[in-house]
Amino acid sequence: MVLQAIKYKRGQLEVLDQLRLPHAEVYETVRSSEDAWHAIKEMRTRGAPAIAIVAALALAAELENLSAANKLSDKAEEVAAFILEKLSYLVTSRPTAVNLADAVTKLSKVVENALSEAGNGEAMKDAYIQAAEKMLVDDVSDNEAIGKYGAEWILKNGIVQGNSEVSVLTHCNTGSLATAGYGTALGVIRSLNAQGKLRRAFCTETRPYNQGSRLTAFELVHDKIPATLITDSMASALLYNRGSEERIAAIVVGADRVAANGDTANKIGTYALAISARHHGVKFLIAAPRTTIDLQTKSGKDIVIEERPGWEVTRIKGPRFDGAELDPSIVENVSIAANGIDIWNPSFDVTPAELIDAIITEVGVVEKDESGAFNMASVFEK
Ligand SMILES: CSC[C@H]1O[C@H](OP(=O)(O)O)[C@H](O)[C@@H]1O
Repeated sequence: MVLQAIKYKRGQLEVLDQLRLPHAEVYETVRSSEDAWHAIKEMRTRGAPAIAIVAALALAAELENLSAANKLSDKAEEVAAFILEKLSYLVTSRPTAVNLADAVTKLSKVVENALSEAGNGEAMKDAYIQAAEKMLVDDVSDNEAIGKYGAEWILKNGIVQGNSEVSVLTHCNTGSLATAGYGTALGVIRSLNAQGKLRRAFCTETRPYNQGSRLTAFELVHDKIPATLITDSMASALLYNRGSEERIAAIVVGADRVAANGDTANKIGTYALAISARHHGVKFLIAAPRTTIDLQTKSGKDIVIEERPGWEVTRIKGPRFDGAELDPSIVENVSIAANGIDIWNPSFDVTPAELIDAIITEVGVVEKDESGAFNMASVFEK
């Protein structure tokens, strides 16, 4: 069975509650833009592409259900105003991943363009829903292309080259639980595995939300991919050359926002991995669809980094164990830090382009030019 973070049919959206994974697979119905905003903010659904798609489809379901209840205005301009208001609300749920803002911009343009043609509210609703549903379909095909291009690049350029199997390290969760399906960096790992070229995938636990130990490990076990979980602090020891048999050919991670110069915001801990990769001579790759590339942001210093509540650092995630429901009043109060200590909890960091060897997109791999710079605009010229 294919893992799905998002289940959608016209008028109905469900998201897999990722705060309950890996111990419970619970889908919750998202009936409105407000439901979606809270699910995204509280990270019950997460992952740069997924939050954009959930936001878009939540509004699609809301519109469809208003129409079914005869509560949708019959005036195209009134439905357009409703849609634009909801989109401007949804985009405030999380700031760093550009995919959400990118989707809002594109969907807003669809609405504005439809104004001249849509004769009534129903036509405006349909124009929006078709555009939102297309994002769901496009994301999966984009990820499969990213997987193909990324696997090709690693086999050609990774430390262990040629027909040998390769081992790869990844960070956070960039799989089916972070996208509409297949995944970005985890899509590269899936592609290597499908070709019989993957010796082993290593994933970091990715403190403090533990996307790696709770979500990526869940996906790798589900797909029966040979994989090993490590703590974030073990990554450099893993890269230290333990012999060519086990060497990590490349680190491949996702992205939340790639600036015009290639500086990349991704899950906290990514920058440290890039520094270690450079020190150990291991290739460091970003895997992301073009919806993650933000040409309006010139460099990483302009990227807003989301800071999250301190209790996410001090509390244990995943309070439910196999089959047993722990008493939340017990688990919620379990802390792994001294009471009274101040906490800093940035959800992302920025990896400078100089530490990135290549950026894998659905239209190909971006490498540096002879001046050592990434030309990210090139991916939109294909
Ligand atoms: C393909 S997911 C991209 C990106 O999103 C994740 O962030 P979060 O789990 O906070 O939504 C992580 O940074 C992934 O690399």
